[in-house]
Amino acid sequence: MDKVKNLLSPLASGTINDTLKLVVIGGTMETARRASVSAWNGFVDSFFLTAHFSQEDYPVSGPPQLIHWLSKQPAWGRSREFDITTRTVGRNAVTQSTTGDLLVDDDEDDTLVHGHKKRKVAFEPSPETTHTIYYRGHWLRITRTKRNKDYGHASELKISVVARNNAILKQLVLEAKREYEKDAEHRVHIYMADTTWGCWTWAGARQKRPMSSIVLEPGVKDMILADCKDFLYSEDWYAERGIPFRRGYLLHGVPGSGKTSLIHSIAGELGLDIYVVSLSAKGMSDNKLTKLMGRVPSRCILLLEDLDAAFTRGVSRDEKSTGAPITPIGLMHGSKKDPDNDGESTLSLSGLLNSLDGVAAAEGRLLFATTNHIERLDPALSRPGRMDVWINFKNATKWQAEEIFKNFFPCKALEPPIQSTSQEGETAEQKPKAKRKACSVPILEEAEMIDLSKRFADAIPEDEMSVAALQGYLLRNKTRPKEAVEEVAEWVIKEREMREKLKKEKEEREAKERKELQERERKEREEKTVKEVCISSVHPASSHV
Ligand SMILES: Nc1ncnc2c1ncn2[C@@H]1O[C@H](COP(=O)(O)OP(=O)(O)OP(=O)(O)O)[C@@H](O)[C@H]1O
Repeated sequence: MDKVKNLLSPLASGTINDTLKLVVIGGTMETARRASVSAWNGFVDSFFLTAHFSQEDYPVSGPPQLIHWLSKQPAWGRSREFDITTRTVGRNAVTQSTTGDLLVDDDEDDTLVHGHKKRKVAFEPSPETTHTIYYRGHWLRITRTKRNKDYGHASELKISVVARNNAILKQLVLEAKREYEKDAEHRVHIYMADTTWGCWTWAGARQKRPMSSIVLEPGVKDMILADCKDFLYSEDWYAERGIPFRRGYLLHGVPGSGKTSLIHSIAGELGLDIYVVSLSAKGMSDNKLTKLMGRVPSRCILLLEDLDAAFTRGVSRDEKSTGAPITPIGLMHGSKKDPDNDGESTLSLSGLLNSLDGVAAAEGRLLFATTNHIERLDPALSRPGRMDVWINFKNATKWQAEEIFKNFFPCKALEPPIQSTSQEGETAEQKPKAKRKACSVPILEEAEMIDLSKRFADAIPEDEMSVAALQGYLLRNKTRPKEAVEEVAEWVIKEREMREKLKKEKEEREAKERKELQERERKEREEKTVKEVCISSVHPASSHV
């Protein structure tokens, strides 16, 4: 009994009583505080209008437009929590001066620092934090959430405002869209298919490439550009005739002949964004592709790159398909699996065709598909209605070689091709001059240019070198136009030797692979025969059944 008393005695003492009281009072106060805070938040929230922008809306009014807009707001620069990125979100990114102040950097500085061109530093809203900025007489509360696969949603931007109606939010979205489009006057925005989410991810914006820098046989560029423009203006015409408002272009031919470059130029010329899909990407499936196609905005370029690679590597062809793609040796051995992606692309040809022109497919888009091997394509894929215009890209002609040379070196009289990209307020001469200064390229006289470009073209064999190869040679000689002409014949010989060597190596490799395959098949046949012999000797009657 004494022992129990001894145990309970400290509880009865005044110190413990006081401590307990303090704990109870403290706990009650904290609970009351939390309850009041949450009640206050609930009360305040009831006055807020809130708009949610999910990643799924990227192409239309989603975060890139808003983040681009936010990054330009002076109030945003004063925000106390932000992510810093060197990915340019717009031409006028918000940047930090040497004194630490945030400022808008409009400067296209070409100076190199440690071999790198100076990069703009952009300030973006930190995720999972609420930021407050003042906009047209209203306080906006802005929160960006991160992607969360577990909860099945991608990144999201939430904007709340105290207002009687949603006019202010509408105004903000329109302003952000306008600013973004203004930025797009100088750049082409690229979106990549995200096969994890089945949505489009903004992959950055590229400086527009002038059409004049693409050297194709006369008339080709004008034809394709006119066709694209005509299509974009013909919505009513298509609707009146009940024809799906879509147009497909198949650019096929040798590698490095300008297919991708032409598409980027057309996008710049027509002010369209590019949506790129790699059909053989890991995780690609019929459903994902259909979902992606349904989320393509109406006016854009949809680019399916290396269409043939999808057939031979990623796309599993269903029984109904009619084409006969060439299967690479390594994949012929009874397996449909792609060694590069563990066979995780489960896209079928019928899935691809349905997503291109099924009910969910977007109208008004220009579909561009590129391939180096047109003979591998399924006829169903390249038929008119899916691919309406076919353009064959060949190795460089002499005429192309001459034009590439002229485009490459500055000339006093000839107009420099980069002029058409000149930005606002920039005189026609400024930009080329800056570039000449940066790499000290001699300026050729007109007569000299004509003579050199002709001699250069004479040394280039017709339809043998790709334009990319010529560009590579000229790049190595970008400050030595005369030497480039004098040494070109020698380069052609070396290129031929190199190609001959690569071809021989490839043939040897293929012959070895073929031999290995034949050997494997012979062994399998032998094993099969042995097994059959064994079975028939164990169960002699089974062979007569
Ligand atoms: N016709 C051309 N006019 C101007 N530049 C060209 C042309 N063809 C190729 N080039 C240059 O060569 C490089 C590769 O071109 P591009 O990627 O457009 O070729 P491609 O045909 O799409 O090649 P691939 O089939 O291998 O994807 C680019 O840097 C581009 O500037």
